[in-house]
Amino acid sequence: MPHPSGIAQKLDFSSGEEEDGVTDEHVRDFPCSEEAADHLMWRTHESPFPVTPQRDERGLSPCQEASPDSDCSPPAKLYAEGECPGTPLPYSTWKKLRLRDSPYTPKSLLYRNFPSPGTRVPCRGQRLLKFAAGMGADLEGPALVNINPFTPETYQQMQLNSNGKRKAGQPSTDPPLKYKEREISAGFSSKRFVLHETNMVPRYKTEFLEIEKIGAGEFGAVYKCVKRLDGCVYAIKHSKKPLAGSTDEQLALREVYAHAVLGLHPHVVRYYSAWTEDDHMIIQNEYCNGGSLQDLITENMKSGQLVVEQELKEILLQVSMGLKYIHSSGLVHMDIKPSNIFICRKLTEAGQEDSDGEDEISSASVLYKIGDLGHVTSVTNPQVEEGDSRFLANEILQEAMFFQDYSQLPKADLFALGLTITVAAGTSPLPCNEDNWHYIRKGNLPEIPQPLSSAFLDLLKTLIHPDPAARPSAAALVKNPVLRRSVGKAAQLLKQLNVEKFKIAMLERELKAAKEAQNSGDECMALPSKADLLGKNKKKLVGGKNARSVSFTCGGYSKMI
Ligand SMILES: Nc1ncnc2c1ncn2[C@@H]1O[C@H](COP(=O)(O)OP(=O)(O)OP(=O)(O)O)[C@@H](O)[C@H]1O
Ligand SMILES: [Mg+2]
Repeated sequence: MPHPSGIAQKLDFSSGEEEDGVTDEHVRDFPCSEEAADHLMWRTHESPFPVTPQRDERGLSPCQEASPDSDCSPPAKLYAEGECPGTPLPYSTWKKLRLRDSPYTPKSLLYRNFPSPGTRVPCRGQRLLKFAAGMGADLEGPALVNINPFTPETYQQMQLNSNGKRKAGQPSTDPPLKYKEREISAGFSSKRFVLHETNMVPRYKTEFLEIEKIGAGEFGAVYKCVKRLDGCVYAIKHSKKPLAGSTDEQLALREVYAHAVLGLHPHVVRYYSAWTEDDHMIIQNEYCNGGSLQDLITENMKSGQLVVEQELKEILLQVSMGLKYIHSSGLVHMDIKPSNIFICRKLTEAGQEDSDGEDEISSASVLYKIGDLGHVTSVTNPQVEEGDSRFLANEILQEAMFFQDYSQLPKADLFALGLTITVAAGTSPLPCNEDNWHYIRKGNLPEIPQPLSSAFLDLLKTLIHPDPAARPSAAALVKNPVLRRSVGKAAQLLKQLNVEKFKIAMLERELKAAKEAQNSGDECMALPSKADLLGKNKKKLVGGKNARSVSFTCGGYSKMI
């Protein structure tokens, strides 16, 4: 049986090498043994490794702040056995790292390979960039690149401006933009070549240590892995089927495109990188240490527990924040359901991070995040791949909608979210079709086996309203007082806490001054010439008969001391 130290060694800076006969197969088996589990607690929720770093309140990781186009791998947090896993690596050690096979995000590759100023952006037929990393592709050939259909127009325009020398405001008459438009309207049809060309040297086994399988779905399997270089845990998603020509290819690309655009929100699972190996797509995402909401529901069912109303509201609020972000980017998720909502239990102390406004709840100890972006589509040019029928809004099946009014498309996510919360509240499994399915689509909530406040029930009902226009938008939902109540209470308590802290600080200052005055008074007793003066000071410092008025307005608080 491999020894834990063997595994620690595996995690050393040995990217690209199989060490000492400890194969990945051994390592994969290791956590399954009881002994190993006792030693290392290599389980989903008990990893000794630092989980994927959380963003700061602006949604940025330290590495993103440094370089937005880097691989997004966080700064190394490597540690020897027994050391604190969170200890940052000294800079000197960090500098010595051999950054071999340095991975590139699609975005960084795009920047690297974008034509230099003056070069014309390639026309149709030359559109795909050969990604070079580790595969010896012909980089001298025409620049080939996938066009992300989810990138905002302004962003595309910006790139053209910087690369094609067109100034802002100038009419978009040059071929590159037309080419882009054609590409985007072509949707996901002709991307096989780029997938083929991006098949790299096996990066998964080289760069990651697989710990365990954490999920599987329609698309493929998801593994919990430690990145050998940075020692952090990631969720790595492998497509099940070979990509070329299959619908999975489209889904995989959609997911990557969407992740690349929706990179920075505390309530959307974070994306780090994607690549292909053996014609299979691999996506490296933030690891959510609490599993999915579906996992929580399943556990609750087993133990006869229910998610209480307060928590249901929190889930609804946080997921609405994520949806608001997605929708404001002109995108729709199209597959909201419990197994696509992920749970991150914060490792930092609650309240450590500053928070303001609607994201105040982000200082909560549990974060709910939207993941699985495989069905994401754009509002303006929807290519709808229906999600799970149990959570599907009726209007998605009405084709007429897609030829008339796309503006209500985001409301399908709100419908699915309403049913997701209903399921989290303990309702029995939702129907896939037939009478019960239609009954719910008429605006009837399935039976919920716990008493919920009428305000909350009404809100859930409006979410599944048959008319999408009658459902609240995600932006409206995050402001809904039914959901904001708990946030309001937290804010109120925070203000009170600040007031009390302020009072303590004042008293401490006063005490210090009193002590100083007392000491200097004792000393000066021997100096009669100064006694009078000191007596005055002392009186002033300790208050004495001087009524001192302290007034402050922190949190609306004002008091005379
Ligand atoms: N980032 C992550 N952190 C933790 N667990 C994850 C993560 N991503 C996926 N999982 C687990 O893997 C499961 C499947 O992941 P995902 O939904 O992304 O794949 P899928 O194949 O598209 O699934 P489906 O077809 O069921 O929607 C999730 O339900 C969850 O249990
Ligand atoms: Mg899923």
